[in-house]
Amino acid sequence: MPAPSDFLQFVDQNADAFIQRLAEAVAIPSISCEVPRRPDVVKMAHWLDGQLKALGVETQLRDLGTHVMDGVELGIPPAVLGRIGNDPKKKTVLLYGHFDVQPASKSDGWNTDPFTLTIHPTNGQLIGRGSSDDKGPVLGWLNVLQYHHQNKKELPVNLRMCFEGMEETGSEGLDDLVVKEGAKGGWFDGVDCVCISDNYWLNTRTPALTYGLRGIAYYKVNVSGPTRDLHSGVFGRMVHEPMTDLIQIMSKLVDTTGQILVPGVDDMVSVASEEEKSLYEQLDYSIADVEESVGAPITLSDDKTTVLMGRMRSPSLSLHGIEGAFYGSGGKTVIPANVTGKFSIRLVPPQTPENVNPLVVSYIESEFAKLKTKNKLSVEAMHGGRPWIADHKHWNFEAAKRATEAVYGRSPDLTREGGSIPVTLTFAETLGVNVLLLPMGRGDDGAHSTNEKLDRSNFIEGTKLLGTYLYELAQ
Ligand SMILES: C[C@H](N)C(=O)N[C@@H](Cc1c[nH]cn1)C(=O)O
Ligand SMILES: [Zn+2]
Ligand SMILES: [Zn+2]
Repeated sequence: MPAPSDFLQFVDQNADAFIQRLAEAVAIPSISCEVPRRPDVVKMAHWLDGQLKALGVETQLRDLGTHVMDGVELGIPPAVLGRIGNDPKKKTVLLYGHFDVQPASKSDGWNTDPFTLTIHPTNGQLIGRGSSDDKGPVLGWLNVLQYHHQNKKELPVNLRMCFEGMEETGSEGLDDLVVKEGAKGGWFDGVDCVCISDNYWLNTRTPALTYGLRGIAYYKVNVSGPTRDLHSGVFGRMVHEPMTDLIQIMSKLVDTTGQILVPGVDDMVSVASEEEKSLYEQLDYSIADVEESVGAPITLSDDKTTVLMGRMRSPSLSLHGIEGAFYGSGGKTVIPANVTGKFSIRLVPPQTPENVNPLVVSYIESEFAKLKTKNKLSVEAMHGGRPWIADHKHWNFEAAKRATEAVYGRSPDLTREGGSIPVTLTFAETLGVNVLLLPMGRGDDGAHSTNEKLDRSNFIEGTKLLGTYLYELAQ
């Protein structure tokens, strides 16, 4: 069923108001991985709940208990559940998104305040933390709801919603909620398919449907020795230095070609067949696209297929940072007493945090033993999530393909995403239904990076795409 033409007009006519609502959402710094920002994530849950209620959605805030972060016990922000429509003749679609964001501060290199949505004066880009990941897409659904509510139009499908505030910090507590609400009589009982808009096109021009995600296993490696920081002139070459030991360990995790050095991790993954390789060859992507997104000619290979396979079907290990290390300007001559290295591995089938964690922990312990240092080591597996792959020939994907052709006038790329959305596999397995990822933003949006943006056209045409997809599902 095509979307009503006045829906498309409504979206164009209300574009400025939609952007204003996005500015309100971006202004709440709902950073889930920073202890002092936790009240803002809760504030964001209430803001979203209020918006949904005002658009005629029945909602509930669900308590997800507590967890420990940085040694502090914190309340997990409530999940926002929504429900509208209960017509047995219609399909029931579950929408998922997240209202928490990654950290951001002007000092990281942002050109503007990350929590003030700034409209670029020439290209109209909507710049702000969460504009693309994932407040823009979540608000895309609100825009669709607003058309139906304001014009007293019935939705073409029944909707169930699940919005969380912990996606960027391992989706704590959400799996249990999905299992509980997926049972008979629960909030998600009767769901026919799931749609998640929380990733990005491959490039800056071709819309995409995504049928795979990498999983993640996140680690902390702590090395400690002296009881306090030391003067390097007084103690240098007298004691084992924790930072020296940690750097040795971190340098043995991955090489400069991207190969993971933890024995057994890369070997778990099968070699791609020629048929599979041809899927990547066909995608509208080039080395120039990567260079444009990252702003430098630094790809690991000059071959497009190799680079794409690195992101879509291979595991990767990235070093993220060292807590406790001196990082300020100037030349402080300190020997840090206690340092914690952080890294993560993106996982692909058949890897899971459960089968990779023991390999990582025992390798680090054995490499540390070889250093013959008197410092102390501890390795901690933090949050994790399993990889996911869906059937992209399913009617859910077919509906999204038709919607993309209707809105963008072209067929979408079929992609696997290199990032992770831990709850995706839980939805697929617990509810036993197909899950579709329908991205709104572009490959150069800078999610998790400085100057994150969402192009105005992606927000507006993306809203049309989400609405049109619901009508195509009703066919
Ligand atoms: C793809 C999604 N928008 C996303 O950014 N997911 C995060 C999830 C995560 C895991 N640990 C911290 N955040 C990601 O892939 O990094
Ligand atoms: Zn993210
Ligand atoms: Zn996201």
